[in-house]
Parts: sequence; C-alpha cells; structure tokens
Amino acid sequence: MKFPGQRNSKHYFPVKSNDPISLGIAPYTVSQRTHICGIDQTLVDIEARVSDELLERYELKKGNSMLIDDAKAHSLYEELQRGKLISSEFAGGTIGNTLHNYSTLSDSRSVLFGVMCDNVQVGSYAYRYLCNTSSRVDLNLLQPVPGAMGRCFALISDCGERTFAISKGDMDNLQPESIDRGIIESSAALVISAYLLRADPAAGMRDSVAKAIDYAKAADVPVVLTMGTRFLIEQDPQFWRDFIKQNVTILAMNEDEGEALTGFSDPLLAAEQSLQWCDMVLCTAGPVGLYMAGFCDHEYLRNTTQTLLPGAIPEFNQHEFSRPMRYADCHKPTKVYAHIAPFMGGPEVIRNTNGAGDGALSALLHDLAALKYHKLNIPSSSKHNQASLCYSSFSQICKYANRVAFEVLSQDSPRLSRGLPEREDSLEEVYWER
Ligand SMILES: Nc1ncnc2c1ncn2[C@@H]1O[C@H](COP(=O)(O)OP(=O)(O)OP(=O)(O)O)[C@@H](O)[C@H]1O
Ligand SMILES: O=c1[nH]cnc2c1ncn2[C@@H]1O[C@H](CO)[C@@H](O)[C@H]1O
Repeated sequence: MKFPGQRNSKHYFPVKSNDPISLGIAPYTVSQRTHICGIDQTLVDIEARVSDELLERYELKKGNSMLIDDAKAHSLYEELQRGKLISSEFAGGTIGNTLHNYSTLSDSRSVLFGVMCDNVQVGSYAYRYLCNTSSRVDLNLLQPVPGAMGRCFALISDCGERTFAISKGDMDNLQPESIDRGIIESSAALVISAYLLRADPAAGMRDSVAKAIDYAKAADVPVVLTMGTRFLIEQDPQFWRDFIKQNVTILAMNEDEGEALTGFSDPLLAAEQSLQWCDMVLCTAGPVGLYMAGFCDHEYLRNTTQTLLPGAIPEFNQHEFSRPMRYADCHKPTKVYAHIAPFMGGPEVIRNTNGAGDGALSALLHDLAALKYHKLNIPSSSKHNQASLCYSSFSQICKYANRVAFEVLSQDSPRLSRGLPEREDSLEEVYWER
C-alpha cells in the first residue's frame, strides 16, 4: 500500500520500528493486506452539456439526482445524440467512483458489491463499466443479472451545476446473498451512499445494505455514508439522523446536504451538529474548501502550529493536529475541527465539479486503510497505543482530501486516471506555490 498524502520521510514507517530483527520476525515475511469495500448501484455516466430549457422539458430539478422511466430515458438519449451533446460515456456511480479513486491513490484493493450484466457485449455499457474501472477494484463479487445496466445522464448546465437523471435498469437488484461476510469483516471500511436507500424495498438493494451494515457493525468495521444529494435528505431529515445514529461511523457530505440534515447552512456548524449522530464528518464546501470534525480523547489532543481560525466556533482548529478517534474510544471526548481552503485556490479552469466530493472521500478512506495496514503489520508500534480511527491527523487528512479534490476538478471525469504525482515531495513545500 502506498501511504496517504505526499509525505516527508519522517511520515513513513520509521525504519527502526520496522526492523525485522528488532521485531523478531523473519526478514521476508509478506505484509498483510487490507481492503475497503463498498456497495453501489452500478451505473454508466452519460455526460452532456445541456440548456436549462431541456432540464425543464424533462421535468428535471437542477442539481438533483432523479429516477426516470424507460420512455423518458429513451427520448432523452435520442435528443442528446441527435444534438451531438454527449461528451463522454464513462463508468460512474458514487461508490464505484470512490472505490476506483481509492484504489488508484493507494494502489491497493477495494471490493465492489453491485450487479453486472451476465452477458457482456464488447462496446456495451457493461463493457465500458468494466474497462473504465481500476484493475485494483475487485469486481469478482458482482452479482450477475439478466437485465440492463443502469445509466446516469449527467447533465451539466452552463453554470457548471450537474443534474442526474437515472435510468435504473437492474441496478437495485443486488440480493443479500451476494454480500460476502468475510470480505466485510476483514475490510478497513464499508462505504455506502444515501442513494442506495431510495431503491424499491422489493428489489433487494435495501436488504443487502442492511445485511452489510450488520456484518460491519458486528466486526467493528467503520461504516462510511456519503449523502449523494440534498434533495434526498430534505425529504425526511429525521429518517437520516436516526439512520446515521444507528449505523454510521463517518459521514461525508457537502454543505447543502449538511444544511438539509442539520438546518445549519454554515458547514462548520453542520459538521458540529452531525457529531451528535456519528464519530467523524467530512463536509466539503465547494470554493470554500472543506471541513472535518470529529473526536479525540483529551489525553491525545495535539495543538496546531498553524494560525487559529475565526468562525462560528472561534479558534475551531486549535486541535487539528490530533488524530481522529471514535467517541466511544475516548475517556474524555473532545470535539476537534479542521478546515482547509482549496488547494492552490482551485484549478484555473473547472469544467465541472462532478465527483470532487467523492475524490475527497477516497483520500479519507486511504487514510483509514493505512491505519489498518500499519496495525496489521506493526501491531506493536506506539502509534497504536491510541485507539484512533485514522492514520493521520485531521489537518493532514484535510490537506490530502483537498489535494485529491483538486486533481478531480482539473480533469473532466469523476474518476482519477492516475495517482497523485510522485515527485511532489512534500505538500507543505508546494502548497501555496503555483
Ligand atoms: N469552485 C471551486 N474552486 C476551488 N475548489 C473547489 C471548487 N469547487 C470544489 N472545490 C474543491 O473540491 C472539493 C469538493 O467540492 P464540492 O463541495 O463541490 O463537492 P461535492 O458537491 O460533494 O461534489 P460531488 O457530489 O460532485 O462529488 C472542495 O472541498 C474543494 O476543495
Ligand atoms: O442514484 C444514484 N446512485 C448512485 N450513484 C449516483 C446516483 N445519482 C448520481 N450518481 C453518481 O454520482 C456521481 C458523482 O458524485 C456520478 O458519477 C453519478 O454516477
């Protein structure tokens, strides 16, 4: 596994503590590996630039992700094709993207649960999905289905806002029998999205998600929920608060979803409020950058050396150098917050922001997995005296997540085509230099 972020050598395993002789282990033992697993509605994104008039005609609410029936999907596709508006057809799905990006960044395995057409024709949507997914994403557990691949029309308006119209095909037909208990129990995290729960209860997806969560909770595997879109949360915020409280360790959202969940438009306050239901929050805020919030035991708090920031919670970043912990693992839980402005102010040209939030989440997942990997291989390291959730501090994870979001924004697809540049020796050095 590559280690998260671009680090100075001091951040890598100290050679001494990894010395096979002093550890009393054979010099050539194979390192133990871990993985991240996730459930998704396997979707191919059909991306097109469209006018507001087209959105209105198809009764699509700007910024939302809405299900459309086959007839509407057919005429929308025809119209986009006729107008030569389609710019790409590429693998998508919010968790599929996140796992792909995690695997690309970490050069490590992730496992996707979902469905796949049982008869894949060269050039078909299913074929594209498979071709556009990192070979590090294990697709062997996908459940074969006889029906069509799900399609997501990703419609980009002139203002850069994206609206999704979903033609679901068989995407929700994942059956609970397809969820592998061993894979979940041995993973560093289970990642799910709020979209999964809008599936028809009869289809199988909701039961599959429930089963996976049960396995994860029983094995103490962190459950990570990404919110999808604010429209989904707005429909029933109390349902989501209860769901998060019962099931979720880490919540990923943007500021609009945060507002829908908590009523607070300030992302810092939304993150703070969300800590009553979960252990850790990643809240992206577009051009404002991103916030993280979570807990650390009073004993392990570390003060920042960076400027203390004003905000709805004054000097909120005071302990941002601490490592995140679960609330239940703290004797004296203290809330910790961090913020970072967009990496280098953001790319000079942003064609669309699709997937930037998913990119940030994949960096956080990399940090979670790095902790598990380190623990499996060097359990006696003093690093593990603290029962932390992540390998790095809030501050470092913010930098990394932000750096990855920048990379997604700089390209034209939510899926990274490569990892971060190797020769960026230290984030600290390049951070503000263009
Ligand atoms: N206009 C922008 N300028 C600079 N940076 C940006 C801009 N928009 C987004 N970013 C960066 O990308 C990160 C994630 O963006 P954003 O909050 O838009 O995600 P999101 O709405 O969850 O996206 P998606 O749902 O498409 O994955 C931000 O935290 C920031 O670092
Ligand atoms: O209903 C849905 N289920 C799963 N993924 C979705 C849905 N709607 C949109 N996206 C996915 O979100 C990604 C950007 O974050 C897009 O790639 C799109 O495929």
